[in-house]
Amino acid sequence: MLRWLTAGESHGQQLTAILEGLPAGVQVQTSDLDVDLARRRLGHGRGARMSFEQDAVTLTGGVRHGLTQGGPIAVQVGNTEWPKWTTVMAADPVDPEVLAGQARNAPLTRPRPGHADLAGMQKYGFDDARPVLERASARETAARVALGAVAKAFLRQALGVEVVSHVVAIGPVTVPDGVLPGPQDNPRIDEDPVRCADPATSEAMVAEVDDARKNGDTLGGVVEVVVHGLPPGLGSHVHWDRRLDSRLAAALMGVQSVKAVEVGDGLETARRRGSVAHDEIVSSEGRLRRVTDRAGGIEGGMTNGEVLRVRAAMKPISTVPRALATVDVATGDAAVAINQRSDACAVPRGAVVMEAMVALVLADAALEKFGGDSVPETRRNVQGYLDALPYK
Ligand SMILES: Cc1cc2nc3c(=O)[nH]c(=O)nc-3n(C[C@H](O)[C@H](O)[C@H](O)COP(=O)(O)O)c2cc1C
Ligand SMILES: C=C(O[C@@H]1CC(C(=O)O)=C[C@@H](OP(=O)(O)O)[C@H]1O)C(=O)O
Repeated sequence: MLRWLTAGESHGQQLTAILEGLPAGVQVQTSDLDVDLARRRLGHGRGARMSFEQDAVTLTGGVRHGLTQGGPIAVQVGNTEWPKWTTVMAADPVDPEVLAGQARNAPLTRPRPGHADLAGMQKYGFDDARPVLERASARETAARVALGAVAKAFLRQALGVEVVSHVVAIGPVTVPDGVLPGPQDNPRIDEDPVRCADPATSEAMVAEVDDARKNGDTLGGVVEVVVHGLPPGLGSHVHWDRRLDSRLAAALMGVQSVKAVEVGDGLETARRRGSVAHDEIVSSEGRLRRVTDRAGGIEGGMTNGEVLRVRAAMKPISTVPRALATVDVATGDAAVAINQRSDACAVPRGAVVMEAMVALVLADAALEKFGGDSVPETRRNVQGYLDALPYK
């Protein structure tokens, strides 16, 4: 079983992440984590912080000389914003007089509709939204992306699996049906300002983001994660919490701002008749194949050996510059919501986070199926299983 945890606040000293259960012998080094962290910082619509903040990543456990050792993998992602926040975010008690002199410490009492502010203040009994937004913030996704890079390295080396992603909608602007990135397409997609695999749609998406920003507004959208090279049989039909689609949906819904998940053609499938909703099976060149991939590579909660496709819909950023109505909870008076610097559209960055979550879930499902304490052992187990498949 693969387990992972993250800790740390948006303006705290660092994020900390642990990944437990990976076999020994995965080749991974700091630069691999840096690549995905850099991808997560890019994308048209990002806020000011993403242009100046670097993610100072350090592998502090579980990796030696570029190879995992079988023990828990520990990662730190230092917040380069930290020097400005050392007093406000200090772990140990700070002299109240010193704190009172810190403008940054003024209580945030005008909760943003759509953010975690008000529900978090109510639940934890805070009179300030600061401790809520510090942990709700998607800064935390940097830690998940660092772990996701390790999971991707495992999937590539042990199973030959590649995880890629693309943005399929920003606001109302949507890519045409049928655009599907190949296993090596991430670098090409990364060159696009909105990580869209369709250049014509990309231009319209950029214009949509610019227009929203100009009007003091924000946008959401949809990303699709596409996984190539999966064997059939990851996940299981036998129990709800072993279904791979259920596990992927939970992982993606666990990303800040995700409000819906679709597997394959998802909602569209519900509008079709059965005769045109499924993927017919043919025998071609001695292999069983589906002629289409409407199911997105999952049937009965298991991979079916086709390309896996899963979509996540992100709501628009709730820190809207043309601030929304709220109540100042300190006075009870009508007010406008907190509005600090913020992303205008985080969908291109979100795609990299979704890749990480999918990679972690798939690495877990692969280890459950194939086990192995070292990468060669997992590889042997995968090969033995494929060789013994009763129908190929
Ligand atoms: C990559 C990424 C970046 C985000 N950036 C911002 C941001 O700059 N400002 C903001 O208000 N929300 C941002 N969000 C969304 C909030 O974190 C999220 O709406 C909030 O935590 C409340 O959770 P919920 O939307 O799931 O209800 C971002 C989300 C992601 C995935
Ligand atoms: C810091 C990151 O994203 C942040 C996510 C976020 C939110 O509310 O989710 C709000 C913003 O933080 P700040 O108000 O400090 O600028 C984003 O910059 C990051 O992704 O690394």
